[in-house]
Amino acid sequence: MSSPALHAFGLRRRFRHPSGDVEVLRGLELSVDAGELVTVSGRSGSGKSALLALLSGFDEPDAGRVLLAGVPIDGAPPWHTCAVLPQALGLSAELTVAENVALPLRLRPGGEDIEQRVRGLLTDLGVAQLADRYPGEVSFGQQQRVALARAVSGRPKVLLTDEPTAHLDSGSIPAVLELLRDCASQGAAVIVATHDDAVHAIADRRVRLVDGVLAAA
Ligand SMILES: Nc1ncnc2c1ncn2[C@@H]1O[C@H](COP(=O)(O)OP(=O)(O)OP(=O)(O)O)[C@@H](O)[C@H]1O
Repeated sequence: MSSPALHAFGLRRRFRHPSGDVEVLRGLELSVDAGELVTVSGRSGSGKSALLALLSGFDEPDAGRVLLAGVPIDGAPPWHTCAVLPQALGLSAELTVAENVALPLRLRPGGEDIEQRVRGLLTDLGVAQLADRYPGEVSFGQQQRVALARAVSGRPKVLLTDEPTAHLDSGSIPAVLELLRDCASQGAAVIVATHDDAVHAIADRRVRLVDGVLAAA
């Protein structure tokens, strides 16, 4: 039997504060198969971003493990293995919009026409006219779509996105939903932390983060 694309178990994460420690994740378990789109809900401060930081290897758990295709992660994996759209976006200010989106493809060329892939993604997300601008020259909602295009450009096996529709007007949301679904259809395991019912509506499975563990939503 093949391993799930992502399997996390026993995840614990405690943050230290002068006013007292907060244990945000308390033995959390999550398995997501290739081709599956899972949404994670939970009230503000419940730990969704903290969870994605652990799954992406940007943060380390106090206990527990994260396996990608059965292999334990050791720090942040390469983008073609696991790509992240964090809430802070993390676009490179020195690169244009198009250069940002091309970055995962240039780091690991796969025989694909890079310009065509980048143009296609930016067009699908309605930001093709911004290709030659720098991130500081476009709105935050536009940056968010650029960061999503960058996360998916290298066709990662696991895609982690944090509130991908949070700064978008209703007209821009369908293209984002379609892109997330396309990624799953093409075989990625897609995990989306969101408060947006429109995103939950396209999920194969919905889970909710409550008291540091996941339950069916
Ligand atoms: N680096 C950190 N240091 C200390 N506390 C932290 C840190 N990161 C997160 N926390 C705390 O952990 C808890 C979970 O935060 P997190 O950002 O994961 O919540 P969230 O569910 O993503 O919230 P939202 O829906 O508002 O984005 C919060 O109480 C937060 O204050």
